[in-house]
Amino acid sequence: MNAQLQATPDIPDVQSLDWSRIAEDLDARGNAVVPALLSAAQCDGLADLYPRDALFRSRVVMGRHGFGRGEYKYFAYPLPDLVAGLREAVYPQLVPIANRWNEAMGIDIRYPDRHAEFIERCHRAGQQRPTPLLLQYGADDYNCLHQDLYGEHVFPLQVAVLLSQPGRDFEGGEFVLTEQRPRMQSRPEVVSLQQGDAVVFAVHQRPVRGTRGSYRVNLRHGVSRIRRGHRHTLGVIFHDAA
Ligand SMILES: O=C(O)CCC(=O)C(=O)O
Ligand SMILES: [Fe+2]
Repeated sequence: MNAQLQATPDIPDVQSLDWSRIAEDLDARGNAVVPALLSAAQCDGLADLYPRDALFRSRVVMGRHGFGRGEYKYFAYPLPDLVAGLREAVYPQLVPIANRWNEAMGIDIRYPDRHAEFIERCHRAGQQRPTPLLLQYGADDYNCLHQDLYGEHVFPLQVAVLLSQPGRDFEGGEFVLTEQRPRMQSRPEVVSLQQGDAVVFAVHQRPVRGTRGSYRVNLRHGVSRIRRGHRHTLGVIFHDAA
């Protein structure tokens, strides 16, 4: 069987998720958990793709770049069906939130309804390399706080799916977000995930309503040290890379 088939390509019923609750959580905290977006079989199928180099355009060893410890690989086009399907199905649900956030932040960029149209915009600007990725961590690995910005065009929300089961496959390795508020200390948040859960979060900035209109907070995400075992993640970023 080829690798794509093994990744159980049935796309989850993304439209029937509770998008108003997700939007509320994103507005309140800059992140929202989507429980059980993928099945255990889908998670295992995706994690099993990691050694198949033909599916990827590049491999990054985080320690070589000061990004942390562990490694990740960016998928090549064409993406595996499940990854492509998730990217296309989730994007239109996030567009109204992204457009509303930009309006609140005084940014005049608006996003088209279909992901293919946004990708054309990226590609015309020279951002042509796919950004969905698989990450792989072992004991003592971690991912430094960062922002996945790859050029001028940025879709302001992204998704990560935990492919491993905490407690069974690994310990530690928590998904961490920080929010840097203007002239204030940063606010940390640990997002608790089970295998198959997704977290939707702000790539770079989000609006927070204050007494005199909205202000911008700057977000970063990362992963705390894996204490034991192995942890895999699927990252879905909606803009392509230069
Ligand atoms: O492994 C993780 O949970 C973090 C993944 C990540 O940095 C990303 O998807 O952009
Ligand atoms: Fe990231």
